[in-house]
Amino acid sequence: MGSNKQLPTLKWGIIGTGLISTWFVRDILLNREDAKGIHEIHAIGSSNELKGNDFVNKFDKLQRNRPFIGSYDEVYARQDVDIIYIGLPHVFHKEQALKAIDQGKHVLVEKPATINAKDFEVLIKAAKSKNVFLMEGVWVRFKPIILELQHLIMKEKIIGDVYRMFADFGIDKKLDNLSDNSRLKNANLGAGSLLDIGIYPLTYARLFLDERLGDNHKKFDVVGLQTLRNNIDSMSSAVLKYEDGKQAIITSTMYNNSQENFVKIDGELGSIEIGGIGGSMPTKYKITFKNKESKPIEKEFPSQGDYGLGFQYEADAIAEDISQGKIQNDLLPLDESLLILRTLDEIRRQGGLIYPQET
Ligand SMILES: NC(=O)C1=CN([C@@H]2O[C@H](COP(=O)(O)OP(=O)(O)OC[C@H]3O[C@@H](n4cnc5c(N)ncnc54)[C@H](OP(=O)(O)O)[C@@H]3O)[C@@H](O)[C@H]2O)C=CC1
Ligand SMILES: O=C1OC[C@@H](O)[C@H](O)[C@H]1O
Repeated sequence: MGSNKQLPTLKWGIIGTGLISTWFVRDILLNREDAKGIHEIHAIGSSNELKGNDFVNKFDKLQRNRPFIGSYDEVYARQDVDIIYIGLPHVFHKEQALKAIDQGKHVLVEKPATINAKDFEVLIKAAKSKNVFLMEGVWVRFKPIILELQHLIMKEKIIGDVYRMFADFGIDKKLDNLSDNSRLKNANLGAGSLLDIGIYPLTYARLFLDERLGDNHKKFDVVGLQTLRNNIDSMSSAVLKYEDGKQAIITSTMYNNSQENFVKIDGELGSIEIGGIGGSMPTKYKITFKNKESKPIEKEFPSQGDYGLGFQYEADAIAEDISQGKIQNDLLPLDESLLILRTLDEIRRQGGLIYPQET
């Protein structure tokens, strides 16, 4: 760890050169006036050197700085890397995160942290024993729009007491056109809607119906249903009922895209709709009131282009945490990720989806 202009600096090693690593790296390399951390990419881990080179060539800054390109293991062993970003299919998260932790590296592992709660318990234990930072990359939890909505709902009570919400994430994945080796289709690679996209509606159900996190959470029951096709859940639906009676209906599908507004929260004074590019990318909200004399409130947050998609916010939060010696983040502590995974496990138990790695 170094420091520049008093901002904490993180030296990243990126594992995997697919879609998410590209989005993440693009955002953390943005030139930003509001940056709370400095992010340097020191190493790229790829199954293939050519892919590593192609990845580097996508980014002007990396073309200039030429990070190390090598195998995943070589990246974990590097002295010039503080933190590893794991952008691999879910089923590889546990093994690769363990290797990184074993080398004393901090780890940001993409969502879902692992395919089940039991595996994440192993990671938590390993990270604590090595005293390194560990977090699941649920970037939506760090976005300004979400933090603002939590404040409006929980602190300002803008729609009074909330009693229920709906959240959907659907993407038309065109399953029939995908190769059998696609991580979105192959159960051996952890395919299925619930773990890939259903995790976001569940996250919204946690963010907007309960102020507490992790082990302190408000208790809830969950009822889940899954439609299984070729050993993966092409659709999943669940209802959460919190002990105070609040309900969340959460759905995911690989057959069609969600409506533009994919979250609706109902309270005693009105409703909030959240929309945007997709279930993981909220960019706007509209608040309407039962009292027709109160004008609706609408707000749109800038996104894409110079603003990026928003991965920089989670990366900055981690830079601040690590500079303060923390090994987990306050907005997404390890026990909250574990709670999410336990809930996903329970929906899968009821829905009947078991991954090959679990048999
Ligand atoms: N936060 C978010 O918004 C998003 C998160 N994700 C998460 O990120 C993870 C990766 O997803 P995504 O980037 O879409 O996946 P991709 O298939 O686009 O990329 C995954 C990368 O993992 C490496 N890899 C290693 N072994 C395999 C294998 N057997 N099959 C496929 N890839 C392999 C490859 O990199 P290489 O060959 O260079 O080693 C590959 O490019 C998932 O866990 C997903 O849930 C995904 C999209 C959005
Ligand atoms: O997290 C995600 O969000 C966007 C989706 O396209 C992707 O499949 C998923 O992993």
